[in-house]
Amino acid sequence: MFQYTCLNPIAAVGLDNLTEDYKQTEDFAQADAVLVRSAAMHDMELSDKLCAVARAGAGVNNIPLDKCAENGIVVFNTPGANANGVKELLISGMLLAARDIVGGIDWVKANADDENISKSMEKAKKNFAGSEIKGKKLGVIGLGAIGVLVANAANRLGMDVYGVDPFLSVKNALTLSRDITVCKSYDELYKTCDYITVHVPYMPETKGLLNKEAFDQMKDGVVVLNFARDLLVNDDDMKAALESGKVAKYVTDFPNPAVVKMPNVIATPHLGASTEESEDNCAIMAVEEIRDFMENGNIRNSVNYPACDAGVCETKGRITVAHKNIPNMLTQFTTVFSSEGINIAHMTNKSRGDYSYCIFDIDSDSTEAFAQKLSAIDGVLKVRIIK
Ligand SMILES: NC(=O)c1ccc[n+]([C@@H]2O[C@H](COP(=O)([O-])OP(=O)(O)OC[C@H]3O[C@@H](n4cnc5c(N)ncnc54)[C@H](O)[C@@H]3O)[C@@H](O)[C@H]2O)c1
Ligand SMILES: O=C(O)CC[C@@H](O)C(=O)O
Repeated sequence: MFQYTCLNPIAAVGLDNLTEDYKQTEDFAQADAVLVRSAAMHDMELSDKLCAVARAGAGVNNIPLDKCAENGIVVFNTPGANANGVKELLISGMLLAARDIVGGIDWVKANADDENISKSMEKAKKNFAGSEIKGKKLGVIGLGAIGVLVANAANRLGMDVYGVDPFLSVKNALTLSRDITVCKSYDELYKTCDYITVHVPYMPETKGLLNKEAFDQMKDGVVVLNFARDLLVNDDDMKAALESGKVAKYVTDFPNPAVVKMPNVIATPHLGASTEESEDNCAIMAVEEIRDFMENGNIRNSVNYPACDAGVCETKGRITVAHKNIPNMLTQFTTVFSSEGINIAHMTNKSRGDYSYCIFDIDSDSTEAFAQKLSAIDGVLKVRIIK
């Protein structure tokens, strides 16, 4: 029996895939697995019992990845599962910036009692006129799951699209329309584009990516869109750029107390992934990841441990070991196995940065005593008996 807890509402269509082997608990300390969306986990105390955290979404800046890794807790996310939801909102963000749709809607509401509204609106509408996005140049920073969808959709709407991603994956490069220009540098994109949208993860390296230096290189009157995370944009520099007109509009899904008071801001309350389809996709994928990990020890889509898949165990026992990626660990593990007279039928070991993960399929039953021997080895972070 596994216990799990949800730190945010998770779509039922995903939770329904948890079998009777899973019991929901409200007590975080009792959970073997956690399902989370945007809840802040940095200050939470992690119990020894906790094995897995699945983020039903893409961004993992609300989760202490290193602290989890150091405690042998595997953190997963759901790559691409909400990308279409964000893409659609982003396209609407460009349209809201291009034309004063919100101003027009507000005008209609304010004139709801006007008997002659059908006539008066024909005079008023000039105040809300705008431009079209067709033929304009869009710059996409970060060509991942969302960036690629945005780039291809904008291209189909007749925009001239540029992208930049120093870590562009082969899979994403192959999905990108051939009409899109992949820039070698940010500068090339900044100086060319009328609309610039950012789709990179928030990390120390990307903090304040859009700052004065970046704005200075952009065209006057550029529209900046941020549907990724607020701290990717330097607020003080954005305020100055909006006030000077360098940035004509800032469209963001991440308002904060400073941003909401700036001129020419169009803000939505973190709605990118708030669609039925995205919520369902994320929940289904997160639950699949948790189940494969809890039941088979396999790791798919982790953000702090290597991918490691040994399928379903067909031998008598399976033990997994999360450990530091340091020399001599495997020798110590196999010494323990041989001293106990246990035959390893199959072994998978994968490393990622400072951490490694092993799946041992053995020809004997796994025992607690044996797991404890492995746990006692220096550098071992968590041992689990799967079977
Ligand atoms: N508004 C929302 O509700 C919402 C929903 C989903 C995701 N997001 C945010 O969007 C981000 C991107 O999501 P995704 O699903 O496309 O993730 P992803 O991992 O598929 O793509 C991120 C891309 O950014 C690239 N990248 C990393 N650092 C970069 C840099 N310095 N410059 C340029 N490119 C860089 C990576 O190579 C990758 O291709 C998430 O991390 C999250 O913060 C927001
Ligand atoms: O869970 C959400 O509503 C937002 C998710 C989004 O910010 C993400 O990074 O995937």
